[in-house]
Amino acid sequence: MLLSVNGLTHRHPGGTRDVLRDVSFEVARGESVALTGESGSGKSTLLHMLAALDRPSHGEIRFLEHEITRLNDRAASELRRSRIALVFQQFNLVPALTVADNIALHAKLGGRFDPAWSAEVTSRLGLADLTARYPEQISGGQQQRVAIARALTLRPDLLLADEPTGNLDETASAEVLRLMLELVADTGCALFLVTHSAAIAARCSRHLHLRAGQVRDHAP
Ligand SMILES: Nc1ncnc2c1ncn2[C@@H]1O[C@H](COP(=O)(O)OP(=O)(O)OP(=O)(O)O)[C@@H](O)[C@H]1O
Repeated sequence: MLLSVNGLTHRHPGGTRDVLRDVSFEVARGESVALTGESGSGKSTLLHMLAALDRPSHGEIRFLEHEITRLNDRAASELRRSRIALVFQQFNLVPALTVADNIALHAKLGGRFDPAWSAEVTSRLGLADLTARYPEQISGGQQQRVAIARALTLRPDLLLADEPTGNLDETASAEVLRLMLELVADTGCALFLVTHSAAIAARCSRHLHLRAGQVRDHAP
């Protein structure tokens, strides 16, 4: 199994309730999983745990041969440069780097940069004419596509995305989702994405719903 989450419980420091309560699920290679849930239900909290950006109060997250909850910060960031790609609502682009260099950044840091693949992703995301610009010289939707291109260029084993198409119109959003699903099919990675969109959830192979701190398979 690519990812196994076991008995995850989390209360934020200073919080008065468990945001996640004994959450367990597994994700196999080739799966695309949509996570839905009301605002404040804990979707981003769960995503942060899967990205090893935060540690749960209790429970285990196994990814490949790693027990994610026990990694130190250095090992966790190493994993995010090589095996786990993130597309978060804050795009975290580097202002001093061009679009091309932003797209290549993580793959280069992780020693996994493939120029031909990067060029293909760049062109399929409609960014080929923008590669020499800097983040401040492109629109919010274009910045979002750069963040997605950077993640896809890494060819991760696990692609974690938080509302990845939130700033895009319907056509661009459908294209981005298609690319992500293609990456899953072509490379055998897994996609785990948080969304409020029923249309996006319907195109994923699995739909999990977070409610009252617990994750359940969403009945179609
Ligand atoms: N660092 C923190 N410290 C304390 N409480 C937090 C922290 N981060 C989130 N919370 C609380 O935990 C709960 C879950 O938040 P989270 O951001 O995971 O929800 P979400 O489902 O992603 O919401 P949305 O759809 O609005 O983005 C909320 O009640 C939130 O206020």
